[in-house]
Amino acid sequence: MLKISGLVKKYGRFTAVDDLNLSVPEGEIFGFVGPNGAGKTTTMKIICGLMAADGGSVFVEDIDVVKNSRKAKEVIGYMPDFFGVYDDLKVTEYLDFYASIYSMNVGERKKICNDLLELVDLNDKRDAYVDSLSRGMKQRLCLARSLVHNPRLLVLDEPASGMDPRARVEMKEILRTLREMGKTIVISSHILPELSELCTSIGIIDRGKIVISGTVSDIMQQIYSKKYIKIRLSGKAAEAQRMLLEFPLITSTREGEGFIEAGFEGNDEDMSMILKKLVKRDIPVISFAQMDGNLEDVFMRVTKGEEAQ
Ligand SMILES: Nc1ncnc2c1ncn2[C@@H]1O[C@H](COP(=O)(O)OP(=O)(O)OP(=O)(O)O)[C@@H](O)[C@H]1O
Repeated sequence: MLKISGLVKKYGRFTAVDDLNLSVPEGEIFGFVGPNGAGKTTTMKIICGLMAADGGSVFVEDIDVVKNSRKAKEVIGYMPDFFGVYDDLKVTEYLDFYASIYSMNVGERKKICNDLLELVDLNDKRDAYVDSLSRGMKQRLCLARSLVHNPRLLVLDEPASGMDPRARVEMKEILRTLREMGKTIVISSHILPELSELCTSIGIIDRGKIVISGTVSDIMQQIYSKKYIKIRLSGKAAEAQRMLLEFPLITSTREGEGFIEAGFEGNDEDMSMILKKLVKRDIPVISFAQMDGNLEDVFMRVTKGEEAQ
């Protein structure tokens, strides 16, 4: 559905998107995750034909977005990361205005607006002024706006930013419904847990490059092809680290707050032997377990960005 190859975007001498490659099959909810300033918005604007690239190609289905952005816009729905101000417009007027851009007749516009308000659960707010809506409602209205022309690919830039937990859950439910309706969705966030349970696949972007991508389990496997043991301790961390490194099966150690993480190349029996020896030497072990790993850990390992909440 979406194929990006060698994408480059520069702002002056600063390279915001740096030879980025990405492929999103039809029907996926693809999570585009990265710290602030990683290049998500820039990439999304280029996908939607709203910004020119300095190199590379973007295809949506068989449409070359770089050469034919007009045609691409017919199949893409874009939700920006800001809403704007709409004084004196009611919810239905707002949606109708966007529908009118797509040269539909009054009857078609009315039907699509009703269907969309139903979908994003804003039926009871149809006569409210847009500026009086809560942030979560505005975001849902903005999502509805991106759907007026029934696009097959949805590109959503941080659709849940600034929402409270309930509003986030509601947004996720709507996105799942849209997937069931056959839409392919690309959604960005700098908050990983928000995406990991919703998305079918994920790409982590850092400094303009995709550092890792695939299904959540693929990513875990790539990162955790090496095993790690997490040892929580109530003291003697330095001694424990020294001791661990005496075992040839321990390949590395890293000290965190109240724990040590050790790279390990053995089996269950080896693990049990190491634990026994630690305890025998009076290392105060609270827990000792192979790490399951979660996406948050992966994110912290592969990005070096300024911020990763
Ligand atoms: N118009 C611009 N002029 C100059 N630099 C820009 C411009 N737009 C973005 N940048 C820079 O390009 C980099 C990527 O920005 P972008 O907005 O694409 O990142 P992002 O991943 O969406 O970040 P965030 O999560 O903070 O929205 C940042 O360093 C940003 O400061």
